[in-house]
Amino acid sequence: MSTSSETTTAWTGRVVRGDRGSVRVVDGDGGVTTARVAVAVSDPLDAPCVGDWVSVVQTGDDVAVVAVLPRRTLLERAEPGGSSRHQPLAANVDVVAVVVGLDQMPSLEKVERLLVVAWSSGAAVHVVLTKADLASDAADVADDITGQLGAAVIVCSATTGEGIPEVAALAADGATLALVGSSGAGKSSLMNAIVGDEVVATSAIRSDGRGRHTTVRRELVALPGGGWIIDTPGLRGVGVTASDGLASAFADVESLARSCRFADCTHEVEPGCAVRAALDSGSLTLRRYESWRTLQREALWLERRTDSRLAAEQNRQVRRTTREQRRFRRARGH
Ligand SMILES: Nc1nc2c(ncn2[C@@H]2O[C@H](COP(=O)(O)OP(=O)(O)OP(=O)(O)O)[C@@H](O)[C@H]2O)c(=O)[nH]1
Ligand SMILES: [Zn+2]
Repeated sequence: MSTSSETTTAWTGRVVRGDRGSVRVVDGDGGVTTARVAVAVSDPLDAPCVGDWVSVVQTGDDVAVVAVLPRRTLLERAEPGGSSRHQPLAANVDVVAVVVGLDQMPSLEKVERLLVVAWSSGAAVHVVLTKADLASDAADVADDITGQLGAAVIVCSATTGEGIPEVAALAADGATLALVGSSGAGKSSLMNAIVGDEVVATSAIRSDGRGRHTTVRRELVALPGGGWIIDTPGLRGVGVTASDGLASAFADVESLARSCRFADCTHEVEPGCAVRAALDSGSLTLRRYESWRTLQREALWLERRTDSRLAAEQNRQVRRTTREQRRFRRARGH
């Protein structure tokens, strides 16, 4: 409790770590403080998350986040396990690096899926092919990704340092760079190589080649040059959350779909279907077409689940109100 002799100060800071009920906030001088969250949130997406700029009010020992400033971008994912809820991963990200390890042959479908998540955030997107020291065909894989998925690619290795300055440059001029990718892709190693310090623990690869799930806390790190970098948790089963990300990740197919003769073309049997025509001519690969359909179905399914969750919540609200109204009427003798 504050006493009248304590002064109250208000300042703006950035969340560098989020925990349940409290956050760590860095101020303009680089000092980091733990603050309790005093913002009423009805949607988990509105709770302060890593990368958020927040208003902090400090009275004596009590430090509280009282407001989350409007977000420019938000990197989010559908909660694992097929729920329709979305989880915020990082806010105000300028560039998302989709990190893919070259220790295994990358699956274009998995990269595509991560690209949709990345593009949905509203940030710029790059694919970063890391562990180049373990692959002899890095340039071919890079060409494939640029050619087939239309994404900008940087090839690098945390071990040899190749390409690290190019990745670090994504966080130049005060920009915030977020690393996303599956577990074991090499995100933490990349982050350590950029920061030049062991800031995050890396996970050893299991003998079956799959990443082990590490539980290190993910923090936003301020770089000496003014930029910021954050390593997000390894995304295992990433759900596709928004159709606008899909539109960016598949801009080529979506633009074809817009020139189909019928506006509601299902791209299956209709005459004048520009998508099928591109498939027939070979300018669109069957692999990319099928990947687009799969992710589209998934986004649609998640949207419907979200809608039914909202409908259920509204029903509960209505039931609660009628119950209260009945009680009110009873009390008044009606
Ligand atoms: N040879 C080589 N190995 C690397 C490189 N980068 C990472 N590794 C190894 O790959 C494994 C996984 O790397 P991490 O950096 O922990 O991967 P991560 O993406 O952070 O994984 P999660 O924390 O599970 O999300 C570790 O054994 C690293 O030593 C690289 O550039 N070259
Ligand atoms: Zn069509």
